[in-house]
Amino acid sequence: MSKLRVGLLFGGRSGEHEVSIISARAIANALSAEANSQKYEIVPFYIQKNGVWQGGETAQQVLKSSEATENPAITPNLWQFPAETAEIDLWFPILHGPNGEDGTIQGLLTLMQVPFVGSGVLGSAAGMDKIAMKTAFAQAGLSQVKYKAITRAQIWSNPCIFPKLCDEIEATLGYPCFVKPANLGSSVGIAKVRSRQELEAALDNAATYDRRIIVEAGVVAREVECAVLGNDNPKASVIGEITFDSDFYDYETKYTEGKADLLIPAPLPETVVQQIQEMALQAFAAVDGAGLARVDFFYVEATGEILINEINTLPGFTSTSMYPQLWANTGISFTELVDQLIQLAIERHTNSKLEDSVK
Ligand SMILES: Nc1ncnc2c1ncn2[C@@H]1O[C@H](COP(=O)(O)OP(=O)(O)OP(=O)(O)O)[C@@H](O)[C@H]1O
Ligand SMILES: C[C@@H](N)C(=O)O
Ligand SMILES: [Mg+2]
Ligand SMILES: [Mg+2]
Repeated sequence: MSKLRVGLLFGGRSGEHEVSIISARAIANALSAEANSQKYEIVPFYIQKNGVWQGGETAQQVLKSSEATENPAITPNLWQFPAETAEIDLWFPILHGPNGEDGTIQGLLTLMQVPFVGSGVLGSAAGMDKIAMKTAFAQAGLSQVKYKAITRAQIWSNPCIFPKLCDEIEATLGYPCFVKPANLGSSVGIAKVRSRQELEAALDNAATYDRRIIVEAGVVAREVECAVLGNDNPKASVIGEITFDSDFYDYETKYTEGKADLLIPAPLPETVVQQIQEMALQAFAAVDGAGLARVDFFYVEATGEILINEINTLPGFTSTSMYPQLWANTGISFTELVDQLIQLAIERHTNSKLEDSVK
């Protein structure tokens, strides 16, 4: 039986470029495990920070070495796909953040008519943009913190409205609040602010990352996460909790071994576990997720409130990331998990062909 050629897409034009490389290495290892290596051949594609795709030896090297090597910039009009892209049977995009987790790559792969792992255009776009995702969550009746959506133009283009905007944030959300680029992950560009001066600086900084910015009321709560796996009948994993000493779960805390502890399963009453699992599945459906997602929550123990924070449609697969560990603790090993993700991609693609033929 010939092996399925799996195009592993990683790197990407995103502030989460380095995280993607580490996630891709873990996926490549799982695909190389004995049970999978009989079925799948890995064909890596590294997307440089400037957006240029590299296949062949360069991609292999980035995947193997600990350094992300940048080839010299190629002028956009000379930009082309490596020839091996034409021979891919199935794509495994393990790209985090904009230009990878947000529906852009998913649109390209949909047009190529080749199956791919994860959500489609809508699920990826709605799951990436924190403003769009919160609108979908509200519509689904999921509780969340108070927030305000802002555009870069409100911060940069009109100095007269900026003080009023800050007044409004102070009056409606108060301090501490969290300023975030709407389309990013791994806490890149996020600031916890406690004063007017910090608020102004954080808004200015977030606007360097994204046109769309969100400010959220800060909540004091336990942080818990749930993994989702499946297409139209997805299942939810056990719940994991993250504890740390830092001010919040920032980039350094997330990716430095020993800075955060992951408690799996989280020590929670069974009723709370069930509510979180139910909410995770509702969130997945609300954005039209497919394949996989990790849903992040705040649990306010004193009141019993469960607030949804966000969904990640291409969650991290690094050694400190929750998604694979949640499934391992639910009974699905990493090796099995990547196999199931590929099978789900094939199932979704087959169903979409069915829809095309009905039309
Ligand atoms: N409203 C809030 N109240 C309290 N803490 C918050 C709030 N929003 C974010 N945080 C803190 O910031 C962290 C990162 O927030 P969030 O999950 O929204 O960012 P992200 O960049 O999408 O992260 P990732 O995709 O890596 O999970 C949270 O895990 C939490 O520690
Ligand atoms: C990769 C990072 N955005 C995560 O959610 O794990
Ligand atoms: Mg996120
Ligand atoms: Mg998060």
